[in-house]
Parts: sequence; C-alpha cells; structure tokens
Amino acid sequence: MVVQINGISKRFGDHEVLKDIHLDIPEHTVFGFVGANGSGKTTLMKCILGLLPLNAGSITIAGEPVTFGETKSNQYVGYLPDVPDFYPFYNAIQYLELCAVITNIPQKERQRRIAELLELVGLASTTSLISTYSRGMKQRLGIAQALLNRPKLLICDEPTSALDPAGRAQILSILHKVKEETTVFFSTHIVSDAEQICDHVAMLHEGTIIFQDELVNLKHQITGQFIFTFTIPVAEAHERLRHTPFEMKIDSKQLVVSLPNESTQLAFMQELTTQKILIQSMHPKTRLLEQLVLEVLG
Ligand SMILES: Nc1ncnc2c1ncn2[C@@H]1O[C@H](COP(=O)(O)OP(=O)(O)OP(=O)(O)O)[C@@H](O)[C@H]1O
Repeated sequence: MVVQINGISKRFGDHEVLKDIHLDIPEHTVFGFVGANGSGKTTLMKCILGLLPLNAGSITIAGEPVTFGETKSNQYVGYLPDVPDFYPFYNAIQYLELCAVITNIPQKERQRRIAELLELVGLASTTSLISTYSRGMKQRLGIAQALLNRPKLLICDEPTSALDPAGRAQILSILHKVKEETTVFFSTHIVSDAEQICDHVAMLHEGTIIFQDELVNLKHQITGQFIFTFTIPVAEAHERLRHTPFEMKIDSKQLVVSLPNESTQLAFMQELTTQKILIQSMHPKTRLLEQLVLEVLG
C-alpha cells in the first residue's frame, strides 16, 4: 500500500469533519475520493500532506509516518491543488525548469524529464505564456509540475470540477495514463468522473466513509436484468415475443428482459429458439456508481 490511513479524525472546534477514517491506497492504481462539496475531501488531503494536525489516528506514505508540519513523507508526494497558481510570465518549459531547480532534479535529467512530461500532458508544442492558458491547460501543467520528482503518490484536489467536458476528458485520460508511473488519489464531486478511470472508489459523506471498494465490485449486478441485441431489429424481436410471459422493454435499441432465475433464463432461450431469433449480444445489466450513491444516500 502506498498510503495507509488508520482511524483518523479531524475537528475544527466542535465540528468533526473527519470521523475515524480508514483507507488503504494500493500502488499503481487510480483511487477516486468522492464526496459532495463541503464533505471534507480537501481536509483529508491536507491531513495526508501534513498540513493539518490530526485529532486521532495516523497516516503513512510509502511506510513513512506523516507528521504535522515539515513531514518527510512529502518527498513521496506530488500535489495538484484545485486552483494551481503559476508565474504567469513564464512559458511551460521555463516554469518547469524553475521547479526542477528548486526541487533539486539533477541538471542532466531536467531537460528529458520536462520534455516527457510536457508530452504526457499535451503541452509539448505550446510556447505561449502561462497567462494565456485555459483552465484545462493550467491543470495539465499542474500535473506535469506535480510529477517532476517522480512521486510515488499524486494527489489531485478536484482536478476536473472547473473544466468543460473536453477539458475534463483530457485530465481523466492523463490521470489514467500516469498510474503506470505513480499512484493517483483524486477527489471529485462528479461521480461519473470517478467511474470512468478509477480502480478504487471511496465515498465520504458527513465525515464518514460510507463505502469503499474496487470499482468492479461496486458495480453490482442488478438481479435478473439482461440486455439483448439480436440479428433482427429490436422492435421486431419485441413484437414476436409479445405473447410470451416475460417482462421486457426496449431501451436504446436493446431489449432489457427480466430473467430473475435459471428456469426463466432457460425458458427465454427456448422461446428465442422456437421463434428462430438469433442473439447478437447478451449481457447482465450492471448498475452505475451514480445509482449506488443515490441508493446509499437514500
Ligand atoms: N480551517 C478550517 N477551519 C474551520 N472549518 C474548516 C476549515 N477547513 C475546512 N473547514 C470546514 O470543514 C468542512 C469540510 O471542508 P472541505 O474543504 O474539506 O470540504 P470539501 O469536501 O473539500 O469541499 P469542496 O468540494 O467544496 O472543496 C466544511 O464544513 C468547512 O467549512
């Protein structure tokens, strides 16, 4: 595990923002930390960075304990704040060179590392000043900056929330790519963003983690719902099966059929054979993470 969070609590006065949080973040994964605005996501990230003292519990990063203040564990961490701030009168290369000097990246490595990072974030051919950048470009430069030192953990605070759909898609694709070289922990209130790229997801609600698991496990099967496409148009198949007892409906050119147990599944297959309807594809319907969140929150 790159990050181990063991029972941490954080209060501001009487307000307990984080309550007995446990999280393990495995290496080379994208871990999505989902929660509504004000649920405590930034507070947890600040705790991981040693920027806030804890009221209880402990955190380690790559085995190194996080302490409040100048924590040694930050040598393993790259951080992208929600609104990254740059010197606007530099271009990307000049800015990253400055960062590379400050973070003691050996001179012979600097040029190559900067070039590969600018390539990764899609800014290799941009020579304009940072002051002219869009929000999405600034986020991408922020990711490059955070990765300069080859951190074991990249923390991104709401990296997509201020962006348009194209900008969001670019950031998500970059975060997905960089898990080859690091581990990504990112917060978001946009559940579908987490769903697109995460291996693991945790949801924070009123200071408590209400679920956390691998995304594949969170996408439970909806009992007995199967989605079919056929070699004939779906409306024709639906018409030919109309007299049968099966509960079904057309949804986006597919037939969704309720087959809650093995005997109904077999009976439906037999009916298709009798009707000489050939299956093109068939798969169980899964529920989206968004539905799970709504169910959990009631
Ligand atoms: N330094 C502070 N002093 C007092 N209260 C604070 C402090 N920092 C955060 N809080 C409170 O803690 C709660 C969680 O805030 P936090 O910024 O962690 O939430 P968030 O999930 O990151 O929200 P957002 O998505 O809006 O950034 C809020 O009620 C906030 O007002």
